Amino acid sequence: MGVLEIRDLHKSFGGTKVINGFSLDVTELTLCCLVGPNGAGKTTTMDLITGRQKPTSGSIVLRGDDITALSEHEIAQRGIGRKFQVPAVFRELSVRQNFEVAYSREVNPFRNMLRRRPAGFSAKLDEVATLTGLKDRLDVEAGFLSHGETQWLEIGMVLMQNPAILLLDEPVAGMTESEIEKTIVFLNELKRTNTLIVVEHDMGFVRQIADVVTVMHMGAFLAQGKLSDIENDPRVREVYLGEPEV
Ligand SMILES: Nc1ncnc2c1ncn2[C@@H]1O[C@H](COP(=O)(O)OP(=O)(O)OP(=O)(O)O)[C@@H](O)[C@H]1O
Repeated sequence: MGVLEIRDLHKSFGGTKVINGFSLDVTELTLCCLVGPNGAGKTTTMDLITGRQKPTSGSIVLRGDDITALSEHEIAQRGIGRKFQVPAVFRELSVRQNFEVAYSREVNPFRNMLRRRPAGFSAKLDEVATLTGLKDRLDVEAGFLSHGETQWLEIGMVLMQNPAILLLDEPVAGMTESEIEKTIVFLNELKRTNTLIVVEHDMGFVRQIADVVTVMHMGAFLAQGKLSDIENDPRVREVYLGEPEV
């Protein structure tokens, strides 16, 4: 079943066309890696899906509902969760409190702490803390976490909101080798119960997580398939790897 349908998306900044008729279908419980050379339009596409930017034309449909005209906030409420490259956790709160803030969607974390814990919180906390490998770190202040743990916390905070689809921008940027290894295991576990779009440059990482790879070039769809097919596609090699011959 299709979770997200992007149809003929266009976006111009001033007179410059950045997204040029891009379409994409994302199927339930798949992890789709969005790749392409620098400036291909990957980040702008993520911005359009989340409502951070508005398309010049085209449509974005989430589980049958057209969300193109909704605000960023409304789109988040409909279930599109995004984790940016730069972590945005509350450093002075514990890991548990960060999860709690995300679960209740209370924007003021201190007001949130005065409230009673909402029903279902404990079960969700247990599920997400286990998945992100942070179960033993729940009482640690987020400011004391390693870079990798901070990234996992932020992904976990998005998961606390039960997103219909989770968007990740370069999730392993700046991570150590062992943190990358853990993230690969975690994402492979996560995609059993979640639908994800991951923007990523590192093909070694893409190889170990992707069900399907979508290649963008100059703001348009270029190719889609398994990484092994994509790597051998001469059009992809030419634009992405700079070498038309295999
Ligand atoms: N706000 C903006 N105003 C003008 N041009 C922009 C704006 N945002 C992005 N662009 C341009 O749009 C093009 C696509 O940028 P985008 O960041 O989406 O590409 P990308 O595929 O994510 O690239 P990278 O892999 O380098 O992050 C680039 O040429 C960029 O300079």
